[in-house]
Amino acid sequence: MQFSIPPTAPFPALQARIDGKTKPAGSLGQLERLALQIGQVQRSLAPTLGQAHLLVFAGDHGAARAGISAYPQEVTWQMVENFLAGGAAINVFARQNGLQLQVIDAGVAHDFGVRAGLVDAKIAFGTNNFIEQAAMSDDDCQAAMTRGAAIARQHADRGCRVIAFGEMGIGNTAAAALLTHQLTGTPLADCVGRGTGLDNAGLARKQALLAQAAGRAALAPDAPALRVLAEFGGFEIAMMSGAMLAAAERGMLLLIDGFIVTSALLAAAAIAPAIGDYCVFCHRSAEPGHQAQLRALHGEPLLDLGLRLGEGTGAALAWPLVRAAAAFVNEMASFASAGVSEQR
Ligand SMILES: O=C(O)c1ccc[n+]([C@@H]2O[C@H](COP(=O)([O-])O)[C@@H](O)[C@H]2O)c1
Ligand SMILES: Cc1cc2nc[nH]c2cc1C
Repeated sequence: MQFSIPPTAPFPALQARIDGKTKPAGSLGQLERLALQIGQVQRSLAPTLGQAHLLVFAGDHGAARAGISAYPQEVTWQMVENFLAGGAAINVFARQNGLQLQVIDAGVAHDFGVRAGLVDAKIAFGTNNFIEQAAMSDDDCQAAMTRGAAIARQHADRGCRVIAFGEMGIGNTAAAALLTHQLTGTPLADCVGRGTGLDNAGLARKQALLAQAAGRAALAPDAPALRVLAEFGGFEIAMMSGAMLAAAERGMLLLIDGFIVTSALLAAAAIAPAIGDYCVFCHRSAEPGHQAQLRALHGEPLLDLGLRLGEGTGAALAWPLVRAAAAFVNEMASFASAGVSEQR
């Protein structure tokens, strides 16, 4: 799969515009870096964000049946129903902050039938158990990525400039841990966490099972991203990777949520390293492996609220900050226009 994603170019004119606003130089801190990034992505001195779309990709994991989560697998489809009914945290935050929500069945182990508000992109009814065999075939992985790319391109064609990524899938912190271990070289133990809330015994069991999965797959350190995704990924993760690559290729800004979304980004970054230039790291997840991911991607999260929910909640909560960054560039007076004296 080929994606053309150039690194964003330096933009001294925009930096000058930011520096010319009526504030001590650098005093808007991380918002200034974000404003510059948005302008670089859009190659514009006056960036416009418009309506952001939040895509929540859902999928099931065969390994969930081996006891790697505090919750049973059926919570995945039950939460998808909750999304469709408007009652989940992400529905609340998306409504509150004006993001348009789309739920995508990438591979939930449940037959939803034809449903208003649910995109049927199902590759299969959940993945294989990666403790025993590859989670999916390379063909299915490719199909998931291709479908994700098509979804992102559809949004670009309709004028969307910002895509936020969210996910739902019981067991997917285990998949994300294996992806992070393989794609960053971080020791597996530092990538595995409690997910939805395992106790100490549950965490020890998850560690042991994931060590078994990593040993079974025995991937070379430089294994291609598609192979890594096929071994350990979920359909929702592979679909996000494809969507991210296509979104960046089309010059969109990508709002990155927590641990699982960032694992999809790691795979995307292995394919097209410049994708990081297009990404806003919305929050620091409480899942410990997120630290290794952020280090590998040089991500500087906007929020640090101890969230570990997923669904895109961190992205939805950070969206007003992203809008604020673009707004100050467009709306703040400059020293010259306001007649305010500049630094001595
Ligand atoms: O986004 C995160 O950082 C995050 C951290 C921990 C858990 N989650 C959510 O919890 C689910 C996965 O947890 P688990 O324990 O079933 O692997 C999945 O639906 C994720 O959306 C999400
Ligand atoms: C209830 C519940 C909601 C979620 N949302 C994302 N992951 C989740 C996991 C559980 C268990």
